[in-house]
Amino acid sequence: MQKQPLVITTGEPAGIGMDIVLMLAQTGELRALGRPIWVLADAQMIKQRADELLANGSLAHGLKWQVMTPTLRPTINLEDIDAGTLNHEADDEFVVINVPCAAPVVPGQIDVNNAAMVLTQLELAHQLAMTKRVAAIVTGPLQKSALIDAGLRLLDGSMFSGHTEFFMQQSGCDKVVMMLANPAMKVALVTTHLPLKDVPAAITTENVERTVEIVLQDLQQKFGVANPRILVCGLNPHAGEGGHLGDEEIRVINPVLQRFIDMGVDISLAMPADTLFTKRHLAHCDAVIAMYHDQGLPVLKSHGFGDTVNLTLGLPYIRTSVDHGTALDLAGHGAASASSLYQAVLMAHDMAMQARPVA
Ligand SMILES: NC(=O)c1ccc[n+]([C@@H]2O[C@H](COP(=O)([O-])OP(=O)(O)OC[C@H]3O[C@@H](n4cnc5c(N)ncnc54)[C@H](O)[C@@H]3O)[C@@H](O)[C@H]2O)c1
Ligand SMILES: N[C@H](C(=O)O)[C@H](O)COP(=O)(O)O
Repeated sequence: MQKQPLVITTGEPAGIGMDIVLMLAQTGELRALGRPIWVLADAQMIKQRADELLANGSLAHGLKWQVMTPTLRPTINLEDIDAGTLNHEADDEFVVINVPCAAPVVPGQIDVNNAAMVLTQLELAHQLAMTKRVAAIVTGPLQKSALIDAGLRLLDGSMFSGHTEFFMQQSGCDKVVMMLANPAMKVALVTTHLPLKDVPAAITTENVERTVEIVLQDLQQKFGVANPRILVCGLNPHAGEGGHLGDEEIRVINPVLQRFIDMGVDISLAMPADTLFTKRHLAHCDAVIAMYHDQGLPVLKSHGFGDTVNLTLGLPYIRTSVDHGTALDLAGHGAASASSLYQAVLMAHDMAMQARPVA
């Protein structure tokens, strides 16, 4: 039986999303997975980007792909895609599902007129995953500011803040967890794309509790760790210094963690974040839970930017992503590494092979 497709969104068309898909396809690693790869991109623009990369020597040879052009407006017609897959030929590197841009694309230059096309990629990917037409979503980088400047919003009307929040709301989940993983460590976050000033108010009993539950469940189900060992960062310097440097640890974080400890979960109380990320501790843990984005991610990325995968835990489908942004400075030059995309694709593929239901 043929394996289900993986869908890759190329994200911001002025960024490196299309470059890294093309460069990864050239290595043959996409075809080696033995499953159809569906790439969401503007069909003309990806051809143009491939020609640019061929011209500057970044692609050694031309690549062959099929194009499907489903109806996307006023609503997405998934049946067009079902019919289109019949044309897929065995020697194609991938299938491009055409999501047209509204304006011409200049590599490195954001045009907010193309922001809606980026959002359409996410909507389409979500619908393909929810209807089980694909085994997993792998996302390329988007420019959050472009969607925000274009006035595009999440389902609940709030500002577009990232893929994580988008897929959470589209799926009707009340909470998901952003985790980034590389060979050195796995770091999950209690809060995601929030201004620093809003973080303390978001460190609530429910948020910490749900984060721990989701991390525990997905370490077991998606990573096969039977009894995970989890270390948790405090919010404040030195985990609050006994309440003298902030009291969220005493009021909120530790009471939640103590309840998990009492249930037999192998989890720490809040630890000082500055020394948690040391070899001695990391050697004996399966994941770290950090309270906010720039508490955990700089440490993780300093250990493996380019080899890290961003994944969303708690969704009803598999979603992995690159660890980097749009790198506008590199778009069209062939200087971007496709390594994180490769890791994200591999992780999605491996999780899909486990074929364990995630909801
Ligand atoms: N998955 C995502 O959609 C995602 C992830 C992170 C950032 N972003 C967004 O990307 C935009 C730009 O963010 P930023 O400038 O902070 O980060 P960035 O990752 O785009 O760039 C940071 C630095 O890393 C380099 N870099 C990035 N990817 C690279 C690659 N594949 N190979 C080689 N070098 C690479 C860039 O050239 C730059 O010097 C922002 O809008 C941000 O929100 C999106
Ligand atoms: N926080 C992510 C990172 O630093 O890599 C990035 O902004 C992407 O997040 P989403 O997957 O939610 O777009």
